[in-house]
Amino acid sequence: MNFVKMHGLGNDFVFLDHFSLTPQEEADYPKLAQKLCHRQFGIGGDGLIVILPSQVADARMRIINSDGSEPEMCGNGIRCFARYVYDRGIVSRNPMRVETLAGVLTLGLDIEEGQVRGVRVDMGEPILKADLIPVLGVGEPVVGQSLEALGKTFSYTAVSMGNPHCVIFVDDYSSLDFERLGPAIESHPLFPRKTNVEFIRIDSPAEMTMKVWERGAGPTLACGTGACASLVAAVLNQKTERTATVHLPGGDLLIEWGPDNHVYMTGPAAYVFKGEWLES
Ligand SMILES: N[C@@H](CCC[C@H](N)C(=O)O)C(=O)O
Repeated sequence: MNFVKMHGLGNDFVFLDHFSLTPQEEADYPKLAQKLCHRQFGIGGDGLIVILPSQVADARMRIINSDGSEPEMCGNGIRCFARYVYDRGIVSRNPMRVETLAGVLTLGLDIEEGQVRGVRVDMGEPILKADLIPVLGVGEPVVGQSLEALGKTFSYTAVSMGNPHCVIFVDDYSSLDFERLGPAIESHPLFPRKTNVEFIRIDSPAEMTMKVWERGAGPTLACGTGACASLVAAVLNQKTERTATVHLPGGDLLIEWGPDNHVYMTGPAAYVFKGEWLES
C-alpha cells in the first residue's frame, strides 16, 4: 500500500488514496489508522487522511485520529489535502471545494511558480449553540463558564468548528499541568462527544500563543480548527481583534473572523516523504 506523509505545522498525517485500499482495509479505517499512525510500530502520525471522490464537491476528505476515532474536520489536514489533490491533478480547480463530515469547505491555494506556497481555508461559521457543539454548559454562547478538573476550577469557552473545542485562557504556562489536564478535560462529562482542549495565552490584541491537547490524538504541534475556535473565543471574551496570528508549537497560523461570520485560516502544507506500507 503506497502512502504519502504530510504535515501542517508539525501536525502530521498519513495520506492514502482510497483506490489503493482493499475493501477490507476500507471497512476498517479505525484499525488502519491506529496501525499506520503508531510512532514506533507504524509510519507515525496524528491522523490518517483518506482521499475519496465526492458527489457534491471536488473531492472528499475523511480523517481518522491516531486512536481510531473519526472527527468531523481537521484544519491542518485539509490544507495538506488540498495540496495533495492539486499536485496530483486529482483536482485542478482553484479555489476547490472539499466535502468533510462538517460540510463542504472552500479552499484557495496560493501558487507561485507552480508550487503551492500556502492554503487559505474558508472554515465556515463557528457553531456556538450548546447542543450543537455539543456541551452541557449553561448559557448561549457558552462563554466564561466554570469547569472543574483535577480539583481546580477553570473558566472555559466552548466553540465548534465542526468539531468541539474547549478554550481556556491562561496567564502563563509555567503552572499548567498540561499532561494531566489535557486528558481530564478531553473526557470531561460536560462534553458528550469529548473535546479538543486549547490553553491560550493572549500576547496582544493581534497575537496569541496556543498549547493544544487534541481529542483522539493527545498533544500535537498544531491544530487548525483549534486555532479558529480560539480566535472566536478570544473575540467573544473581548481579548483580541477579529484577526490574529496564533503561535503554535509547530509555527504560526493567521486566523480571521470575517464580517460574513465565516472564519478563515491561512497556513502552510508540507510533504515529508512517500513510501510503501509492508504488512508484517
Ligand atoms: N488537528 C486537527 C484536528 C483533528 C481532529 C481532532 N483531533 C478532533 O477529534 O476533533 C486540526 O488541525 O484541526
